Amino acid sequence: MIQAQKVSYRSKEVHIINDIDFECNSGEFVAILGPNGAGKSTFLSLLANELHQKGNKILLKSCDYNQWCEKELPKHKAKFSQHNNSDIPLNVEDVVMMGRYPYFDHIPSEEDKKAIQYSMECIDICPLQNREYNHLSGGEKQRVHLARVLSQLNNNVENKLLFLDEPLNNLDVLHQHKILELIKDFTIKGNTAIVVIHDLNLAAQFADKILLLEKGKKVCYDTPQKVLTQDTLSKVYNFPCIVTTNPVNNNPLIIFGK
Ligand SMILES: Nc1ncnc2c1ncn2[C@@H]1O[C@H](COP(=O)(O)OP(=O)(O)OP(=O)(O)O)[C@@H](O)[C@H]1O
Repeated sequence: MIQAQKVSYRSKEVHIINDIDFECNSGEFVAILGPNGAGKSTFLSLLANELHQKGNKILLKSCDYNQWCEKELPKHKAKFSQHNNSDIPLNVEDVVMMGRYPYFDHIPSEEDKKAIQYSMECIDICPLQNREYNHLSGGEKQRVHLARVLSQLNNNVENKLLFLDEPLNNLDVLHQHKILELIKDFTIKGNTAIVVIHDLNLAAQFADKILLLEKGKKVCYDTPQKVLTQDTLSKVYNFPCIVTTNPVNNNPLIIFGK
């Protein structure tokens, strides 16, 4: 699905990402973890082709990004960013409709209208659809943008790729789980999701694989059971923890504290 070799990123002589090899397959839910400043968002933006550095080799579905047709690419991959513009003088449904821009020139079709309706139902924002976006709470705005990226990928293309940078910010527990279940469902259908997340226990519960970064370098990339160990986590996060087994789902359960 995506293959990246020796990906690096430097800004004004500061090495932010150093020689990271990465690949993932269709149907996988990959979580990117690491402390603040580890390079998670930068690496995700590089993978999603939003940031570029000469020499990086990143293939999406075996093709270099510059081999992709510009109009076709947004139907195969979408990205949710943590820094969305919070001042958009539009109604909620108009913001969600932005996800359909790759599909129409002037007037949305019935299919576009159905696609946004379906995304708004999935994300639980139908009651907000005629509200002014600027008047929403932080968590509500976040969910509007999630509905927007979901509507972008509502098509018949197989093996789609969704990049999400901290999609759970500002969300309550119910919506955190709903969003993660939606993403899981998306991957079970053969698509791929690469998600930057801070909650290690949610990553343990939902991710198939975890990429752990520290200071712009890959620490490990493997299953949650192999990555989320007491030794690795207390070193990388520089804070003591214990890792036990979650009695509900048998996933690793991480408890930080002295
Ligand atoms: N354009 C830039 N110029 C200079 N430094 C940058 C630039 N972009 C990012 N950085 C630095 O690179 C490092 C990695 O940033 P990045 O946002 O990728 O980290 P992160 O792991 O996503 O962090 P967080 O968990 O805090 O969101 C940080 O120290 C950041 O200050």
